[in-house]
Amino acid sequence: MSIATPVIEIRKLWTQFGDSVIHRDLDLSIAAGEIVGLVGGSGSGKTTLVRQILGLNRPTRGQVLVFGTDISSANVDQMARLQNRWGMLFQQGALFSALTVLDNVALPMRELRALPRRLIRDAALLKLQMAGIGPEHALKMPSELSGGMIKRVALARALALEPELLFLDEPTAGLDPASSAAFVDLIRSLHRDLRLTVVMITHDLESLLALSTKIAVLADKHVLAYDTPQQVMKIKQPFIENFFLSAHHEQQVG
Ligand SMILES: Nc1ncnc2c1ncn2[C@@H]1O[C@H](COP(=O)(O)OP(=O)(O)OP(=O)(O)O)[C@@H](O)[C@H]1O
Repeated sequence: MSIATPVIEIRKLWTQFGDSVIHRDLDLSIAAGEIVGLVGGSGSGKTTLVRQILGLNRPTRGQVLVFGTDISSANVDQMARLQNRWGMLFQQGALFSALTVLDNVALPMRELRALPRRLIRDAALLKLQMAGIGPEHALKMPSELSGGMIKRVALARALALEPELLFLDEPTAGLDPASSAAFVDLIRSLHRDLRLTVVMITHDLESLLALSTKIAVLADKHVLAYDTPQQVMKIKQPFIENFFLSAHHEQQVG
């Protein structure tokens, strides 16, 4: 893979469920190091698109390449290698309730069966530390944690295999403003330190503007705009104007 190869490249993608077309001729090319905010109305196909990038859903037509590998024709080995190169933070945190914090983070490493137990434990503690969770919480159960802490543990788990690509689904949903701001800071510093490429679905304007290097707007069944937040905010289109209304307002007021 050359330096110029996009981390994610989507070409002429179509998605159809029964008679309803969700994506039509959708193109998107994401370069290494970007933090891409994926926005669009409810039902515009953001989650479906991310699932297709992860190989969990198959598009009706078109191509999805991740690190230069075509997802739809990848064999089991290629898919396993790709899965080790990306991490996913699901909206609900999705921790295993019967496992401790430490075991939740250690699980992806144990599944690889390549590392000794002790090393896995130390590595999991390190990931937790990176996500702002001290060792005093390692043996707690998920039910003992606050919403913000669950997100951090889930993030530590997403980082367990040292991914180059991180997917975040509504990372700040359900967090109070202070926890949300702290989580945004955490993502920003991890992005800087680990040189991650990040794809984030979000409805939260504040974290979108604070984090995104590029915004991809999903509307009219395709990526209507893919540009810096400053450029996207200038576009005259009903969804975009409505979405950024409060940001424009704040700019005028402030
Ligand atoms: N497996 C499926 N079978 C049939 N329809 C589906 C399936 N998955 C998604 N859809 C439909 O496709 C459309 C896009 O759904 P998707 O969840 O990707 O949208 P979204 O942009 O993530 O929405 P939201 O912001 O509300 O989460 C919706 O109308 C949904 O009902």
